[in-house]
Amino acid sequence: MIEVNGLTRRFGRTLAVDDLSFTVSPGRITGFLGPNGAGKTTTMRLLLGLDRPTAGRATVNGVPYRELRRPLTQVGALLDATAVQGGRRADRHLWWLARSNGISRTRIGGLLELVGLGHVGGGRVGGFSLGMKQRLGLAAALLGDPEVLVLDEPTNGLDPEGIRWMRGLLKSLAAEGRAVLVSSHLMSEMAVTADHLIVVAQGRLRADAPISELVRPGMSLEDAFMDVISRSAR
Ligand SMILES: Nc1ncnc2c1ncn2[C@@H]1O[C@H](COP(=O)(O)OP(=O)(O)OP(=O)(O)O)[C@@H](O)[C@H]1O
Repeated sequence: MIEVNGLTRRFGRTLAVDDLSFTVSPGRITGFLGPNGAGKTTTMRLLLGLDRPTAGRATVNGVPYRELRRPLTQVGALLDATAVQGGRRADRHLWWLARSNGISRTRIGGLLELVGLGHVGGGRVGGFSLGMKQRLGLAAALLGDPEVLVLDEPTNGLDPEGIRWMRGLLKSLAAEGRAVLVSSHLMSEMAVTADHLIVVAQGRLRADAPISELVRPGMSLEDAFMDVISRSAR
């Protein structure tokens, strides 16, 4: 479970995350939505100990990320799929990650198959498309078999078949009891993927509700999103 309490991050005059509180529960996909610059990536970075909050706190299974023992076995993250050394082979990338985190390397082959990269595991990442890098990033996130997943725009660069595949995989990971937090700008995709939605704008929480509550009959998620955002701008 992820718990965010009064989380705040200021960059100079910009309040990127403003007193944000929410919970990401196990067994469901929580969509993290907001316009450009709303503070989604900053929130995820704070959650993953990649940045320090100005105030407040974020925990994974009750513990701040930086204090987790063997963090990759508790939370898997995909923030920037392109941040992999291009000269490295995909399988070696996972091998290195496993080794440096004390994780068994026996899962690597199966994970490459799971994300559809079984046939190119020995290929250099520099030659991969963005969609292939996203798939590799997901394999890396799953390496430690974590209970919590934090994924920033994981469908970015995937083709329609890939987006559908990702949806199925995230659903099965949530059905196994994992807490899945996933940001996206693709409203139609979120509408069929997420169980619960957290909407932020200008760093502040604007909605935190099951998707069935936010999207009323006859309405699209895009309509509901625009409604929440325009109400919060008033
Ligand atoms: N390192 C930084 N230094 C200064 N300002 C920053 C930094 N990181 C983020 N910001 C600012 O914080 C705000 C929130 O940015 P963030 O990237 O978290 O938004 P986002 O919701 O992920 O946006 P997008 O949907 O466009 O990816 C923006 O105004 C951004 O310019």
